[in-house]
Amino acid sequence: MWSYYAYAGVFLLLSIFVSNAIAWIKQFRQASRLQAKTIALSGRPAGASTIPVTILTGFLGAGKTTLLNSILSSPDHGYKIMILENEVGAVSIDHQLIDNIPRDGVVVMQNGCICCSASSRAKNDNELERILDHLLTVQADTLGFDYLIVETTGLADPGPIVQTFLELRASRFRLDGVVTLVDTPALLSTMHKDMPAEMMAQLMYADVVCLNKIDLVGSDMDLDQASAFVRALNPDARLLPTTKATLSVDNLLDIRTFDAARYAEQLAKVTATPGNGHTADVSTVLLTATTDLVLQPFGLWLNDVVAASSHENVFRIKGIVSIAGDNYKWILQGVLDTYTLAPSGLWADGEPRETQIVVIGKHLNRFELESSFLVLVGKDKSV
Ligand SMILES: Nc1nc2c(ncn2[C@@H]2O[C@H](COP(=O)(O)OP(=O)(O)OP(=O)(O)O)[C@@H](O)[C@H]2O)c(=O)[nH]1
Repeated sequence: MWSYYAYAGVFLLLSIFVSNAIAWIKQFRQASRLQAKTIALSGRPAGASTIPVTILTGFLGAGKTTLLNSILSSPDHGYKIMILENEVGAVSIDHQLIDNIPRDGVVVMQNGCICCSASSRAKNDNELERILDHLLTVQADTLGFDYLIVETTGLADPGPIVQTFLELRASRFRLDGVVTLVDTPALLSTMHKDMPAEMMAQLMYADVVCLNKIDLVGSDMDLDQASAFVRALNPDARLLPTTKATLSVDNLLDIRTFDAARYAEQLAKVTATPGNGHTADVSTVLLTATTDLVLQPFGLWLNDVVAASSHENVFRIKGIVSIAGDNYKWILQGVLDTYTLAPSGLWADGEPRETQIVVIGKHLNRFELESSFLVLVGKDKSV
């Protein structure tokens, strides 16, 4: 009898020991996993080596470059910012319009639309990913930048760009947020009809929507209508009304608003929105001249182009113009039927004085634009 109890006791002790041992092993494993995690995190502390990324988007002429200039001229933002620029068309004008930054702080992505490139992952042809790799391996160390702003074209769908950042493995980049610039008067005139699909996607993916050009908005009621429209598309975005994109950097950079789950929800909505994709029939005409232009006839030519734009649908004109007898570069900025031409910085010594004008629109009459420009610069052989 005694031996029966002894065996049962030993068995009980053994099973307590075994179950304790299993629990200890489990605890030990868990502890080492936790430790490994802690080591991995402390080996790469947030802030020191992760580079926050802001995607800056918005339709043609909404004010993206204006906002960039405002950020870069803000005295105490404290970041060394790298800018990745992408432009509609074969020529880059925007990077010449960005002030206050060393030239090697801007990378211009010219050979193709950033969002189309980013959506071509399956073809192993993601130009954006290649540039990001290059920035990290070559330029992060030599230039020491600690913030990246990706400025999309006005015709970009930001979705594939966001997706690229989400799918980067073991990257030092951290998507901070999507900031969308809005030309508020243009939004008011298109929101109930013909809103370009890209503008819609830019609003839907935004973490922050800057309702810009408030100086051109008629009344508070109009602003309320624009805000309500954006809210209906994107209830969680932060709305910031502004003029000339003069916003505090604290509202734009390192705001940690990007949320992958929310992005997935918005992606489903964008995909379900009819007409998703690039606005059809948008083209770009580049006009260049190496002879100086005479101010008055140039102004008359511009008036004609803008006057004809109602049926040709010119969205955007921008450029750098060399005016005869003047040492300043003249900057041409036109959005829909409003344009300005104003002197900016001086031409540098030895810099070729080349005029470059980009016209972006729907159903553009390329032949008429090019031939009237040739007449203006005195190159037309037929006159
Ligand atoms: N009246 C007014 N004009 C503005 C405002 N913000 C920007 N602009 C003007 O709008 C024009 C277009 O501004 P940009 O900053 O170049 O716009 P963008 O979004 O970079 O344009 P894209 O190069 O077409 O993508 C410029 O002439 C700006 O000076 C504003 O708040 N009010």
